[in-house]
Amino acid sequence: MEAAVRLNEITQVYVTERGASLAIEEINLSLEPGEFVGLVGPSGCGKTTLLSIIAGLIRPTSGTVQIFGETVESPSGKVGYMLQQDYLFPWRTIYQNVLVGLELTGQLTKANREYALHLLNELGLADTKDQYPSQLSGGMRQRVALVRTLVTEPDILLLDEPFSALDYQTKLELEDLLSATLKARGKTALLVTHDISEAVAMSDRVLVMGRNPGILRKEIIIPEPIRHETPFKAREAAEFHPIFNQIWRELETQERKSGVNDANR
Ligand SMILES: Nc1ncnc2c1ncn2[C@@H]1O[C@H](COP(=O)(O)OP(=O)(O)OP(=O)(O)O)[C@@H](O)[C@H]1O
Repeated sequence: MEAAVRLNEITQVYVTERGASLAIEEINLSLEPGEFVGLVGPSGCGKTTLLSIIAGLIRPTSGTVQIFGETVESPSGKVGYMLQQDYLFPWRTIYQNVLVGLELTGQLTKANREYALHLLNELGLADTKDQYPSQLSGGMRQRVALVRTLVTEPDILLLDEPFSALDYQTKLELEDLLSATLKARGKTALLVTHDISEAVAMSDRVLVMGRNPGILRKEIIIPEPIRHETPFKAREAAEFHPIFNQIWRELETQERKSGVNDANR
């Protein structure tokens, strides 16, 4: 089967007035269609850089990205991006906000408008369609952002800490909703998060990055009993805490190592 995403030897060097810095080095990675992969790592290890490269927003210094076998040269319609901030337009209604991506790409058809209404309904937002973002809670606004991302029917979702600004209860609710919505549609997802329990509860495998330079250090396969549960229920599985602790220890080791690297710079 063709990989949904394939990264070949991706290296990113940022050049600033302070000189060149190696943000990520020789990352190789494949995401299979329908897979949900978590990405964790210390602050500044290059997680957002990696997502931006997959999205085609940054051309890597070297290496290639392929989406379903096609080399990425610019942003691809097959990839949707969801961020911590919802970036809804305050002067547009919820319905008008979810149509933005379709408008920008010239895909505003009757069928697509109907699909937008269907998604708003499915995600419990039907009553809000004529309201404005300021009238909605943070959790509802993030649901709107999810609809806006899904309505363009991307095969791959890049999720950059989408729930980190929400209160804990809302975050748990949205984890379940996102997981069920993506699974039902067979989407491929790469989730960046600082919350280890979120990564374990939502993912099929978790990748741990190291810093200075950013590399993939470790891959942890999430055991079946966790994967078969919803993210909320997964936290009750006997296997959950050992995996959580393994990732925690791995991150602790990365922090120690990068501390040494920082001191040597
Ligand atoms: N546009 C840029 N120009 C120069 N340096 C950059 C740029 N973007 C990121 N960097 C640097 O590249 C490194 C990786 O940054 P990046 O934002 O990808 O890390 P991150 O793992 O997503 O961090 P965090 O977890 O804090 O969000 C950091 O050292 C950052 O300062």
